[in-house]
Amino acid sequence: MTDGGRDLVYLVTGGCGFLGEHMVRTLLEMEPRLRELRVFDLHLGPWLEALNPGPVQVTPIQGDVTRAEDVVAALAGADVVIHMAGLVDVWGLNDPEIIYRVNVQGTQNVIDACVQTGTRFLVYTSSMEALGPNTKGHPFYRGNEDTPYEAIHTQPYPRSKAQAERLVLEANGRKVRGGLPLVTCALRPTGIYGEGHQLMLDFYRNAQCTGGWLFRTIPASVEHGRVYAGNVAWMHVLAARELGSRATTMGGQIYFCYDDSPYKSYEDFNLEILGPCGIRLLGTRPLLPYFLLFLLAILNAFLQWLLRPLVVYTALINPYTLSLANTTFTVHTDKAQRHFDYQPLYGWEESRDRTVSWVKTRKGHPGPLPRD
Ligand SMILES: NC(=O)c1ccc[n+]([C@@H]2O[C@H](COP(=O)([O-])OP(=O)(O)OC[C@H]3O[C@@H](n4cnc5c(N)ncnc54)[C@H](O)[C@@H]3O)[C@@H](O)[C@H]2O)c1
Ligand SMILES: CC(C)[C@@H](O)CC[C@@H](C)[C@H]1CC[C@H]2[C@@H]3[C@H](O)C=C4C[C@@H](O)CC[C@]4(C)[C@H]3CC[C@]12C
Repeated sequence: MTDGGRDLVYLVTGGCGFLGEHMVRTLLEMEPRLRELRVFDLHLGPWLEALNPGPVQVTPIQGDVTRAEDVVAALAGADVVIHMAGLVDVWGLNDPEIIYRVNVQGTQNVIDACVQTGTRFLVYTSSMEALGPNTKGHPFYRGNEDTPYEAIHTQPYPRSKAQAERLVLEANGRKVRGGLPLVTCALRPTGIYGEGHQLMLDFYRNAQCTGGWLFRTIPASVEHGRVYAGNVAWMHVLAARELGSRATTMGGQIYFCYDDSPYKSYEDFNLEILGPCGIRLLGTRPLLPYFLLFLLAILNAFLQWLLRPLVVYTALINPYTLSLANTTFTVHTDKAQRHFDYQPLYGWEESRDRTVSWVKTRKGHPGPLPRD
């Protein structure tokens, strides 16, 4: 150990995204062995500049995970890589080939760079969607990492997350430069919320345009797993910290991300955040019958197809998001606690209050804001 115990170099890919910013800030606050934190992203955030000078050297690296040379250069000399970079797209914004290139090929590039440079520890941010909901709409009710479930994907995003996750788990044990084994694991967050969650802000602003009302479109009985970004980041810190000493237990494993956030429908959960911001949810049951919502979803998909040569038209409701929103998918597990002593860093009330405070600071501001 050098410099008061600070001798580790971490790389976070996608470090300027919604989850990535929580990851960077949590590492700086909670990882005492950190000497250098490399933040790798296609788009670097201005907030990074304020992190230097400090006890940890923060190194912004503008790069593209689809370019192998960028990843090798960023990884050279790093001890740990937390791979979060990806295209989160269930709205058809990106061509499926682009999603594959970033999410799958980009992950392969990270693995190959670990082997080439000798970086031994890789934590991958997968997703609940690597498992489901599947195309048959089978519910996953408070399941865990061992619950049998038929993972069937046709959509580009969930398929890419499943493929990338498999690459990471299969890479566990590969020899890296220097002859020691690569140790990998994959963390599967459910729907993440927290400061910087643009979609929550979109719901807030949509409601402001309709007099403070959101209209229920999903039955309250459909549970959707949600987890606070700060707790997801904290689970990554602990997984990265313990991979070395617990390689036999953790290597090649998947872990759902969980905390004490309540089991609710997607819309009822959002109301936990938006209610204190003055928003109300109209209806105890969906205000429109499912078949009308499905017709709207089909219409949106048709318009996207029709307009694609001219403009990328996207809408919140498409056949996939409507199906996803209407399929119960919640987790109940303690595997991360059993394997590497994970406990949520933030309780439910604090997770909620931190998110509510953030939404309120965005009150009245037009359009997306750079997060400070
Ligand atoms: N948001 C959620 O609810 C959720 C849930 C489960 C898993 N995840 C996973 O967490 C990770 C982060 O998601 P997020 O919600 O923060 O998304 P985000 O879009 O806010 O962040 C993704 C980051 O990756 C970067 N990136 C994209 N393409 C890149 C490339 N080619 N090279 C380098 N960087 C690139 C983006 O610039 C962005 O900063 C993703 O892997 C996602 O699949 C997200
Ligand atoms: C208009 C209604 C139908 C409205 O309630 C639609 C909600 C819809 C936009 C969200 C419902 C479920 C969300 C997804 C889920 O939380 C899990 C995800 C996996 C993660 O890796 C990325 C985000 C997401 C796909 C998330 C996206 C928004 C929803 C589809």
